Amino acid sequence: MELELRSLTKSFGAKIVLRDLSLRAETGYCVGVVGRNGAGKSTLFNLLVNVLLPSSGAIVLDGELLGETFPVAVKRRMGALINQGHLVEQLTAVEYLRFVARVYDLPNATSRIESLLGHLLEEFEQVRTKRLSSFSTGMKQKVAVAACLLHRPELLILDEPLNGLDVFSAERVLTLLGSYRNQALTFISSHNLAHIEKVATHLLIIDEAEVKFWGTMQEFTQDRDAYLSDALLQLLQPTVSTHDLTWLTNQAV
Ligand SMILES: Nc1ncnc2c1ncn2[C@@H]1O[C@H](COP(=O)(O)OP(=O)(O)OP(=O)(O)O)[C@@H](O)[C@H]1O
Repeated sequence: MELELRSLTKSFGAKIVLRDLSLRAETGYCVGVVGRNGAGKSTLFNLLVNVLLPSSGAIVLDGELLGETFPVAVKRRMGALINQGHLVEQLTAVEYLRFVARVYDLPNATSRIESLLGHLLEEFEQVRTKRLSSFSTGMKQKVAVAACLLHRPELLILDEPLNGLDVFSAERVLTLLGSYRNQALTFISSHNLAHIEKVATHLLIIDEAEVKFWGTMQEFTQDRDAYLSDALLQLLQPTVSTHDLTWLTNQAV
């Protein structure tokens, strides 16, 4: 699969939230999308899954220009976790994934479901018969990740999939994504740069609606600080707050 973004721009009213984003990526790339809050990352993900329409520019998949409504055949090649995902919480994890399997016309998904849930949920056997409504935030998040992978998508779009996960769970998800990396083109965002460093082959840094860097992780780290977080801070220059907070920080005031 080859994905090309051509001068993708998105505005809300007069405000441009993503400007002139162009890139070409293919199967095997895991693109870590990073940038400060409000930079435009989720906007990009929403454009990639056809939830938002670009104001201008184009998305081209394997040479086919995707119009206003992506063809169903294209959507079937995608797996996406956007805005924390929405599960049907009256169902158990297995029932929910069976439902997802039916949506994708996957016969005999039982072994896939068992292995995904077994890998991601340490406590799978204990919660097998429990409804998702009784799951913790992190457990639900892992079920949502499993739902994205079940049909072996060729384009995997994960907006902050590690949110709410403890270090052990994050490790399980990252291991899974690392093993799957060569099968798909993945876009993943996270504010935890250690997660990005573990799984990404490429880096897309967005700041104030614009691309500040696009290239391989190696290209980014070359001649820069050894730590991705330090290198990112150097590139994006943090703004310093000048607000007086002594009422909060000084006991005597
Ligand atoms: N539906 C909308 N209407 C108007 N403005 C929007 C809308 N959605 C997003 N924005 C604006 O677009 C900008 C980019 O938002 P976006 O959610 O893409 O940022 P982000 O990089 O994902 O941030 P975060 O790291 O906080 O998740 C923000 O200024 C946001 O306020």
